[in-house]
Amino acid sequence: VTSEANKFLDEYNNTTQSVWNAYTEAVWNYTTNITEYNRQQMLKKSFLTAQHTLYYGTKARHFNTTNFTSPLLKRMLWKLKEMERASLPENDLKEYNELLTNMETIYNAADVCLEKGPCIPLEPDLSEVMASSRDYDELLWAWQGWRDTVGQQLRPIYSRYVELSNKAAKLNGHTDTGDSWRVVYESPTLEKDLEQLYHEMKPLYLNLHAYVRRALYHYYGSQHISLRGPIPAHLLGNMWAQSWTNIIDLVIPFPSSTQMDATMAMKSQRWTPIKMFEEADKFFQSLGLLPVLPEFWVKSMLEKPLDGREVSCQTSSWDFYNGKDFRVKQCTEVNMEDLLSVFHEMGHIQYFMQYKDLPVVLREGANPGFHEAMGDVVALSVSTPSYLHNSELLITQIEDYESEINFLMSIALEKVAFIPFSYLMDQFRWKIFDGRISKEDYNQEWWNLRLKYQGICPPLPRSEEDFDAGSKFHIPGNVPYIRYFISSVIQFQFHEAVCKASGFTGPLHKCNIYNSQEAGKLLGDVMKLGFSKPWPEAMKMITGQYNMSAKSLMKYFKPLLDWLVAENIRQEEILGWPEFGCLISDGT
Ligand SMILES: CC(=O)N[C@@H](CC(=O)O)C(=O)NC[C@H](CC1(C(=O)N[C@@H](Cc2ccc(O)cc2)C(=O)O)CCCC1)C(=O)O
Ligand SMILES: [Zn+2]
Repeated sequence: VTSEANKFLDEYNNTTQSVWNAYTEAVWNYTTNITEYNRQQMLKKSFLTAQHTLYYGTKARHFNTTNFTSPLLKRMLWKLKEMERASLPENDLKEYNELLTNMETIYNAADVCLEKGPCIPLEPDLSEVMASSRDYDELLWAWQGWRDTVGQQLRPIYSRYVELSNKAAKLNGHTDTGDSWRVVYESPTLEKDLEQLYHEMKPLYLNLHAYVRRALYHYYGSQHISLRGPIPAHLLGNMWAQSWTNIIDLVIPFPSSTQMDATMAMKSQRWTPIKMFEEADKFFQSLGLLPVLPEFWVKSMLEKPLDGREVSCQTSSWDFYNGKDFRVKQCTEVNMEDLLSVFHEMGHIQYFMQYKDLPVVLREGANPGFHEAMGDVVALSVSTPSYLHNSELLITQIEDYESEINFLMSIALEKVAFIPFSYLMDQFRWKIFDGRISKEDYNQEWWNLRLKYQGICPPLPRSEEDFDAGSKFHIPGNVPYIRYFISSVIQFQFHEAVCKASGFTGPLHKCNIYNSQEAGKLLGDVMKLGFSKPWPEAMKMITGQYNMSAKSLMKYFKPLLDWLVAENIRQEEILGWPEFGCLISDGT
């Protein structure tokens, strides 16, 4: 029987490469040239792919793998049985695909119109306002405008999507969609483990939150911010308050010391998007990892096209499942934030290349968090003064205490601020899928979680006409998010491990693994495994332990936490937000 199973899997593997390649091409053609024709083509290919999945998934179910000897055989057949939307009856599947493309089209087409004048899109314009404006009311205009445009349109579609998504999950033997999203982590204690990790990191977040609140209080005044309350959601430099790096100028601990701003240097040295990707490619090669293949430079879309084509500027990396075609789609701007995204995407590309010779069913990360972490691990080295100095992006490399705290603050505004946001995104959706949140309460429950975990509040009254969660791509985009919370934790475990392997012995935040083949080998060997082993084994190969742990993250930020605790004691800060609402100035 196992020989029968092997034959079946070979047949599956060969047919799947061409079916998935055709489908991926169709999605690529649509997202890089949004036309009705391309949308129809994509929907057609999506339906054909689902039929292929249904055919082979159903056949896979006939195999009784209990007494199979090869764990890999059992694993591949188990994976095949996960048919997701393909299990839906034909008309439900067609409706489901229509809902998904409608939500994505609404999100990508949304813009906010000025009274007299142009309508401005999220990227790069509204994001730029949220990042650089220091005018309370201008920020409020952009924040409210985006939610009025996107959230309200998406709300009715989203509840229908939830119904069909849950129906598909149940047809695959899951209790609901959240259950099917969690099963890929193969861990019966996943939710408990994640809650434990969150609580280990909470003191760091509370101290950062209190310190940033004080800085914003000084700048925007006591009529807008209470020192015992949450922070208004539109003042953090980002449309979703998920990354606070853009308000570094308001919160920098030692303004007179070195401020890390490679953006200016990149612009003055005339960096281009291509140069940014070449830098990343060079870094991965310095680790003994693979260079991107020639097709990458020909077929990727590394800048927003100037030929008038409508494209989706949502950054993404693509595997075309033929072992040689891997692409990035990014409307790259020349700045430090996008340089880090470039490294993030090239981490996905490296993973695709490392496992390209595995059976297609195993061409995935050890878990989705691993796939998200690889690029960010390398980006932790890229952010260091030593790397930036070597790339001539940082002239003065002063190593005094104040510069060190400034540096750690800039990294914390990205990585620590992100922790509660990345944790709550799927807490919200798991509760919707399992019915703990009913569709009448979407917006109230969203803000309950935003208050509970992030300590932020809506600067305007919100109602159940709104669907503020829908203003974040991954919700209409049907992209699970707990992978990013997991990546936030494990990327520091990986960073500590590869730094040790590279022979570095100093403080973690000064480690730059550039040129270390030992570091590269640790990462490469795990990426080559793809999904062929349960992720704890991959974790052990890199870190020497099986479990996720926040210890490495807390060790990395220890000097900053010590400084923050002293500063917050000096200011007699209240940690947390006993008061629970924004000071909404229009007297409500
Ligand atoms: C075909 C396909 O879909 N492929 C997948 C990859 C795969 O699954 O193989 C893919 O390309 N997903 C796109 C997504 C893009 C980005 C993103 O969405 N990031 C999150 C969270 C975050 C925030 C800070 C950070 O430092 C890292 C992540 C956000 O911006 O909220 C935006 C720029 C960065 C990453 C990605 O690359 O993960
Ligand atoms: Zn990613």
